[in-house]
Amino acid sequence: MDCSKVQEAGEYNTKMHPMWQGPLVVPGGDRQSPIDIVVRKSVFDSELKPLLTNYDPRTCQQIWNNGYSFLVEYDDTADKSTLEGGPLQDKFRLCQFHFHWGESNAWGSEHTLDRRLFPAELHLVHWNSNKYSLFEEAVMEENGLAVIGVFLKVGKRHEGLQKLVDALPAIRHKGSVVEFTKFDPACLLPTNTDDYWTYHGSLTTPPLTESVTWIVMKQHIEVSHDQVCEVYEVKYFSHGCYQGF
Ligand SMILES: NS(=O)(=O)/N=C1/NCCS1
Ligand SMILES: [Zn+2]
Repeated sequence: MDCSKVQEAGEYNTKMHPMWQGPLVVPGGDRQSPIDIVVRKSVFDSELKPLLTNYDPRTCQQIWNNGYSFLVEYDDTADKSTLEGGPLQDKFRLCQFHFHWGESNAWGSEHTLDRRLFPAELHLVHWNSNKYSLFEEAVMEENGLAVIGVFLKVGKRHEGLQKLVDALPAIRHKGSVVEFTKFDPACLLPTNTDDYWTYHGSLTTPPLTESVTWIVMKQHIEVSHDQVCEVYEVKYFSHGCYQGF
């Protein structure tokens, strides 16, 4: 098991994100994400434990397009789909997962690995249910959230992902939502979840709060070119209007 702590995020980052039309400097942020994970600077920490995920597919509720990405939401009114272990002292409840991707396979991930971009990145978002009662409360606290990041590469077809890919045409435009049930997000984790990098950072999209313990998997998952193309068809704008450049 190779669990490494990475260097703390820089003093502050500028965020160039097409959705926000230009740089967004978060003043005073001393743990802004995403970061470039400099592998040679990561430090092995024998105190880190294996991750323990316990996801119940029956808590899966819906999939929708929020204009930044598409996300799959889970019933987080009880400790039914949880994450603990790893760098975490508490139990964290899964509330949603989503992806970040680009317009080509050349880029898309938020974190980079020695400056290397991946075509896409999966984020599984959890909140600290030992300390807080709601996501909205936890999101404001420095130990409130835990997000698992998984890099995606284009290669062989991901059988588990196909159920989600098949649902995408129904949420192609911003604001669309459909029922989506019985999906076990554990199928999106790499086979080896013992090797990861972890650091204290922030959300990479609003509210950008510095409340996240990041757990970035060393092992990526593979999805097929056809599956990625279906993701590229998901649009950031509402039906009928196009924000051309
Ligand atoms: N991409 S991210 O997971 O760091 N950002 C989020 N913003 C609101 C819920 S998750
Ligand atoms: Zn994200």
